[in-house]
Amino acid sequence: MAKQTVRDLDVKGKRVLVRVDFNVPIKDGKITNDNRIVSALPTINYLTEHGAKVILMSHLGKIDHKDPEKCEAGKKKNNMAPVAARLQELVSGKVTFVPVTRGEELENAIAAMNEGDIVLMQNTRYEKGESKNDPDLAAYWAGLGDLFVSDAFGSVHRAHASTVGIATHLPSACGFLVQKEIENLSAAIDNPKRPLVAILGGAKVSDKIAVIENLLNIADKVIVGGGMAYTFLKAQGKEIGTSLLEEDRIEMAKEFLAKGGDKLVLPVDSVVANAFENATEVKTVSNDEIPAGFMGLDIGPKSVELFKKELQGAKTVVWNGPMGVFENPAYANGTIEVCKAISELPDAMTVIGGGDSAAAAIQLGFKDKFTHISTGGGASLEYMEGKELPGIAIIQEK
Ligand SMILES: Nc1ncnc2c1ncn2[C@@H]1O[C@H](COP(=O)(O)OP(=O)(O)O)[C@@H](O)[C@H]1O
Ligand SMILES: O=C(OP(=O)(O)O)[C@H](O)COP(=O)(O)O
Repeated sequence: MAKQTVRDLDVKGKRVLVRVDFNVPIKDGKITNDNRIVSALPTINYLTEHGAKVILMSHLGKIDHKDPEKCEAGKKKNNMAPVAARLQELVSGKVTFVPVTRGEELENAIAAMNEGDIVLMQNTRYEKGESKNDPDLAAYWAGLGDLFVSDAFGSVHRAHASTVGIATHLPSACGFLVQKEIENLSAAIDNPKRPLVAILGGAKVSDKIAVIENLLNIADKVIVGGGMAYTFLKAQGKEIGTSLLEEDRIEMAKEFLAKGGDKLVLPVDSVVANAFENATEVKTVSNDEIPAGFMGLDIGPKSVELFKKELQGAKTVVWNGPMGVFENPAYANGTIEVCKAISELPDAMTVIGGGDSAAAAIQLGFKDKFTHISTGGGASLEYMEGKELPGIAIIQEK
């Protein structure tokens, strides 16, 4: 990579703003998977060991700023405090959590920092201007530091104030995680060993569906499961009950079905339930017979067998997005079986991308069975699509 890295910066005594991706799964105030925090440690430790004052910034979840009630609820749910507590357990220096994103409390905390100290500020999405890359916000944040480091690989596909705007004001470099991700992903995707099989799932349909167009060009098979599959099933004219659907992506799905032909593989059955949580009825049905009022929450056993068959002989596998709502054991089977099948492939380069997919693989005990577990879902897909990643593009060249 021709971009500057942290090693190219003279960080001693400097206030270094580091954009990390600490968007980790949290349930009942507890972090259920800290992979993204652990993955940022090489950069954080390097900086503290070299005498930097490290100011960490990250988003957590999504916050709706259009509706005041939803905004307040989002802030409450996505408070960064548990992340700061976990970080403190993982580093030797002092971590100060500042529960705001601007103002005197933040500025004083930074002014009081010694070399090797760490400040983690509140969720960047508490600011309405973050996701819009508001120039005033970016300039304000940049004023809090001397240098900027981009190490939030999971968010480098977002052109936000904390990932891109801020970098326009300061000398900048990529962190070790971003470097490692690019090295590993390019090893998998540039001149891949064939057959190359891509498996997509998860819930961020509108975000990720477009990548299928490019995957149909570069992969030998594209398997679609998880929440993403139902937009395709709807595009085929099937009834999908109350399953996840992105209405405005149906036309795109139709195009991909026509373009993909046999290359595009869809699930044939689903585990369906009459509610997302606390369902009173759960059953396995063919995807031709999803009853009204039921939603597909996992791929069914026939789909598992089909996907396993399609995976046989694969030499490169790229997997992004769980096959079902794996957080609930009732809907975890598809994800477990697919994860297992990929991990058992002989001599295959296997890459998982995405916060939830990585969490699933780690939770299921498959951490060491993959060639690379990427901390970025959308980001790794966009990289593999050949798209420019704004959070890396903005970083200074060497
Ligand atoms: N059929 C489905 N219906 C609703 N949500 C689903 C379904 N299948 C998977 N999911 C959800 O998708 C989420 C992960 O999606 P996504 O964010 O796209 O993946 P990643 O974080 O790996 O990139 C998980 O929380 C999972 O519960
Ligand atoms: O979890 C993330 O992306 P991913 O689900 O694609 O892996 C990143 O933290 C980006 O979050 P966002 O999709 O809310 O911008």
